Amino acid sequence: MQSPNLPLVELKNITTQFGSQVVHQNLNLKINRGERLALVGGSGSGKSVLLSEIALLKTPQAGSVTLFGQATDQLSTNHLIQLRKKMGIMFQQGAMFTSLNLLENIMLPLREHQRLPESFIKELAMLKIKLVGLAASAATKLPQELSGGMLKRAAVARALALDPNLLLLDEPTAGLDPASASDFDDMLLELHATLDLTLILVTHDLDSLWRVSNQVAFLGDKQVLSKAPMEKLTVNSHPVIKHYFANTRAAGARTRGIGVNQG
Ligand SMILES: Nc1ncnc2c1ncn2[C@@H]1O[C@H](COP(=O)(O)OP(=O)(O)OP(=O)(O)O)[C@@H](O)[C@H]1O
Repeated sequence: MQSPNLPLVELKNITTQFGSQVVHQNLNLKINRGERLALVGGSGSGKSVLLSEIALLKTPQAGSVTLFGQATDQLSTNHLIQLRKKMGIMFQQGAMFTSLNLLENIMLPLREHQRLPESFIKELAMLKIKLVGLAASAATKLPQELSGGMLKRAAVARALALDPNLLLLDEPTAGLDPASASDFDDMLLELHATLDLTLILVTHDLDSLWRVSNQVAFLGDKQVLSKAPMEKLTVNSHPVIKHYFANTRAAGARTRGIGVNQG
């Protein structure tokens, strides 16, 4: 059992490189249990790549990734599989099997990782569908028969299949209309509150930043330039951060008073 005082995720001196392109250099970040952390920064600053490294889908060229108090570079494959099961991941594309209906998509990881009777697995999968606010009738639909908003929720339901402690989301509200994006944000807050989750989300959506996150890690110059709540980050004088937030969309979200969840 991990000590409650240790960070849930600790990235130390991470260097990420593609050929001669250095994306992260000696990057450090700690994420505590229960945080709703957003990763932000300009296009190409390496947010999605960092999310993949936290998800153990990509290994950085240098540095260490410690998850749930365990340094991942020293772990056996079996231990890594156990750690991965504690993380739910929602990718930008949803990554659902198009030949399987929603229920079957959610049952798949349960079948793979849990030795449970089929009827119980089905019951658990239906519970996840309900948790993300989808009607039971969505269960028998193929991914391509779901609306954009439903598909995003479906992807979260699947990410929650194995009851993860950590939920990683890559631009979850991208492509949604403002009302659906706002409903999605509400769902995330509810899941966070009811399931004892830690959230890490990559987002460009300023409304989500104000509403969902309570900490924001700003990526720039190959590093985390600042980790702070939005109120503090948006008045940070670092030129890269200032430039990012000095646009009308940021100001719009601020003047609309979105940001009731900064606790
Ligand atoms: N598999 C890869 N091979 C080569 N280069 C890559 C690969 N994956 C990412 N990159 C490069 O690494 C950099 C960071 O990519 P990443 O997708 O993490 O950026 P991002 O901050 O999430 O950007 P955006 O906000 O535009 O989605 C980019 O320059 C990208 O082209």
